[in-house]
Amino acid sequence: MTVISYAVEIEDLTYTFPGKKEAALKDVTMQIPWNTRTLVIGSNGAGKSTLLKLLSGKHLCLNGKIQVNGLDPFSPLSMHLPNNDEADGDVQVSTYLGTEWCHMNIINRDIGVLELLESIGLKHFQKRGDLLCDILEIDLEWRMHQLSDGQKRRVQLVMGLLKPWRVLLLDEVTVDLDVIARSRLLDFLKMETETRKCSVVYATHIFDGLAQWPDNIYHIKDGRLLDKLDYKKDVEFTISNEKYTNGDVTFNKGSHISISKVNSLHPLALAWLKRDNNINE
Ligand SMILES: Nc1ncnc2c1ncn2[C@@H]1O[C@H](COP(=O)(O)OP(=O)(O)OP(=O)(O)O)[C@@H](O)[C@H]1O
Repeated sequence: MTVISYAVEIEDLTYTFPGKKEAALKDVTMQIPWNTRTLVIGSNGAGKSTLLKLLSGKHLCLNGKIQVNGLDPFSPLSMHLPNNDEADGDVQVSTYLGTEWCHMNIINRDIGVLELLESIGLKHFQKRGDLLCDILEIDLEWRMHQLSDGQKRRVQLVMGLLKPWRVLLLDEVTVDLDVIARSRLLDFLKMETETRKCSVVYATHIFDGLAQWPDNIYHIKDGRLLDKLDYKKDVEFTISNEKYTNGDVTFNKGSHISISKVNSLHPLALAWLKRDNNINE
């Protein structure tokens, strides 16, 4: 059996959209190990979505090498992994959940949540489906057209995460979630990467609740990778003192970074909403 060393391997990737002069990604090289969570950080237009879409096979890479689970994401082979030695059963190579996916038509139709989930294989992944519905507090009797945006997004996330994947490519799809749902989703993804062979790559602009989450952070600007941090080794949170105000960042020698403790409202919002929802955990 071939051993696939990395969840994702990219070498010298340059990608230019048809009709564009400037490349959206330039000389990108990265290796993402198994059982890790990677954050991709960068401003609007930096190239995060392009990177995730290339990894999911939505765009064809012509310059450079991309492998996801040891396969070219554009190859038909990478659509589905056979159920052979896998302890976790039916697994797909990658799942991409991004902006276009958020706008799927079905979520606004007059259809029951149970019917919708059964139509995409709930019975086949019943245990996983039950866990996801529990985590995201889905009522199977809900009807899609009567739900709030956040409730619709939660159902969508159950749909998107129902089938296990080797690599999850998450392109900020948590904006509509309340802090409890987002925190539980992040915990679920952490648990997944700790308990089976998989990795998560997450591009986001929302940093609340992420202090204990990533293993690696990639910083991307104008299509180039500027920084790569081994989060546990390179980043520390320090107590504020007179010299630093909350949230100050100090770039030390090498790639070591100190961040003075941040006064985030996230824990308070989480506590309030837990109280609102009678959750004692
Ligand atoms: N379909 C497309 N056709 C042509 N150019 C595109 C296309 N999609 C993105 N681009 C360009 O590629 C560059 C990178 O865009 P990308 O969507 O990857 O950025 P991003 O980092 O995900 O930004 P955001 O934080 O706003 O989502 C931008 O300059 C953008 O204008």
